[in-house]
Amino acid sequence: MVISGAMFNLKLICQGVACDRGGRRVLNHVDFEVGSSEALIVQGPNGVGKSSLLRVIAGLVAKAHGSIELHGGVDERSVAEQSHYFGHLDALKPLQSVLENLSFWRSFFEPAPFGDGKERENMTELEALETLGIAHTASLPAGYLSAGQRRRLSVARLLVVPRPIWLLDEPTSALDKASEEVLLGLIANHIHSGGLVVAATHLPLNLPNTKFLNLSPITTESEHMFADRDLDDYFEQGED
Ligand SMILES: Nc1ncnc2c1ncn2[C@@H]1O[C@H](COP(=O)(O)OP(=O)(O)OP(=O)(O)O)[C@@H](O)[C@H]1O
Repeated sequence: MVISGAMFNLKLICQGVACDRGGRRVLNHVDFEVGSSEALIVQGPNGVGKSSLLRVIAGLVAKAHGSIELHGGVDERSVAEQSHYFGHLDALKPLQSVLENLSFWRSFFEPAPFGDGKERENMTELEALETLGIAHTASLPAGYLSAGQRRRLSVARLLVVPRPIWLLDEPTSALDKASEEVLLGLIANHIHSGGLVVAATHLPLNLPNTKFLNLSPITTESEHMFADRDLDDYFEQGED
């Protein structure tokens, strides 16, 4: 494991990133830098590509152009392997208990260092459930949870395995006011303890050390379409 970079600080650098979805260019020329103890808030109208950008960083969608690098991280691991991705879907097995779901994710994710040489303590499954106020659901099948409780269980995944980069897609959706406050507190703690956050949101998030990336719709036809693809290609491609 090689930890590189001056001062052991992390810096996530995106340069000239483009992304195509369903045969159409949805992101072009995206540049940003965000470092340890900072949050980048990605904003823009519906369909502008906020989720796509997070999915590209998380390694779930291929980029068409550009580079995404983490300076100061673990060279042998991809950015995705040093990130937690918190998307729209909850990725829970409905027949397994809440505790079993969380234990699975804890064993599945490998922890990643924060680039400052300090060990991070992870919470136990029960501590994480208590923090999110759903410890009483521990033995219930995850399929019995309400939408907000499922969301809280997804947040618990971020707490049981320390990883420096949190990629958050509309993190407060489906949460009530109290849970939203808890989540914002957890995100703020993550930032204060040297973590790095990239969050896509339509709502103002009261977080420390934020900077903003405003995405604009791609308007010209030449940038929108790549190659001479037609609808048959689109449907054959069977994108995720
Ligand atoms: N799997 C997919 N296949 C084809 N096109 C897709 C796919 N996923 C997203 N798109 C398209 O990519 C564009 C960007 O979508 P994306 O979800 O990234 O936008 P967004 O800014 O997050 O939107 P919102 O604010 O509504 O969540 C949209 O035009 C969408 O239709």
